[in-house]
Amino acid sequence: MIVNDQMKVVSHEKIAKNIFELVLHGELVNQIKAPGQFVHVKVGTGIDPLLRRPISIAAHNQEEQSMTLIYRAEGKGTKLLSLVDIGETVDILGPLGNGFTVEEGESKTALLVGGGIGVPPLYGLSKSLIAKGWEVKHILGFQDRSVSFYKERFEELGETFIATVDGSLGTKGFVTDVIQKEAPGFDEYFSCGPTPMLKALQSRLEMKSGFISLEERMGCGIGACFACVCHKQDDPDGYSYVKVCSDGPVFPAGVVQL
Ligand SMILES: Cc1cc2nc3c(=O)[nH]c(=O)nc-3n(C[C@H](O)[C@H](O)[C@H](O)COP(=O)(O)OP(=O)(O)OC[C@H]3O[C@@H](n4cnc5c(N)ncnc54)[C@H](O)[C@@H]3O)c2cc1C
Ligand code: FES
Repeated sequence: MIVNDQMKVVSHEKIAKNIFELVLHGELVNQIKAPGQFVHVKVGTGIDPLLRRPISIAAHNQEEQSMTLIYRAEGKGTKLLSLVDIGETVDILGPLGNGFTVEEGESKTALLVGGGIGVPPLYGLSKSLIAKGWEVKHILGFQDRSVSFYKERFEELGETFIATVDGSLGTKGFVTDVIQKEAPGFDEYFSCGPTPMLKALQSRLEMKSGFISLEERMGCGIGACFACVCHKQDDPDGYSYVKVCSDGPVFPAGVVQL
């Protein structure tokens, strides 16, 4: 069920350049069904900015009713969010969308590939996969070392490779360069990040089964406004589309035109 909760800020820390980790407490957490779901965050107190900001749930703890969001303070809304203090409340709508399906994975290996602000939902996903018996490997891509985060957290869960565009951390280049160089063995892949990264990954891993999570611009977040529509791969007449907010944001690889 989607709820609107005034969630209390438990902690709020800068963890890399312009990257913040926000831990919130509230009953909304009881409704979270799957890793990869997101919430719609109201930033500021008045009507400006009008639109909520979609942010993935990076992790949650149902017993403690807490959830972690990791976001980049970039534009007007996320910069406003970065000013929120411990003890204050944030207006959150969610959980929204369909997350990653996590099946039993005894003796199977998952490759999790994240780019930039697409990395956060993979942290909760990795934990859920491990709980279902999967071995996990991670490839995380960042612009450079200064904006990288959660390297050690992912390393605690499984083998972790980093790629940075300028080579200041890990392999110089993109996540696809790591795949080519390290050739990690795996059964299925799970990915979230910018569209060009997802496109390159999908084409390189064409023969593998996988899931991708899209970060399309959104309006309502609940399937009512059509702001987040994407065409399906198989779309002969131009009318076959999905709404990323309510049909996704997670889709099997190959379903959506990137
Ligand atoms: C399903 C989903 C999950 C996401 N998860 C995360 C996350 O975990 N961490 C994180 O840092 N970011 C995440 N994003 C991207 C995040 O929503 C945008 O970075 C953010 O909305 C930008 O807002 P702003 O106030 O900084 O920028 P502004 O320029 O002020 O935003 C103006 C408008 O454009 C939209 N917008 C701008 N950039 C994006 C973008 N890249 N994607 C979608 N909408 C955008 C804003 O929501 C807003 O409506 C996610 C996006 C989606 C769709
Ligand atoms: S954001 Fe309104 S339909 Fe998806």
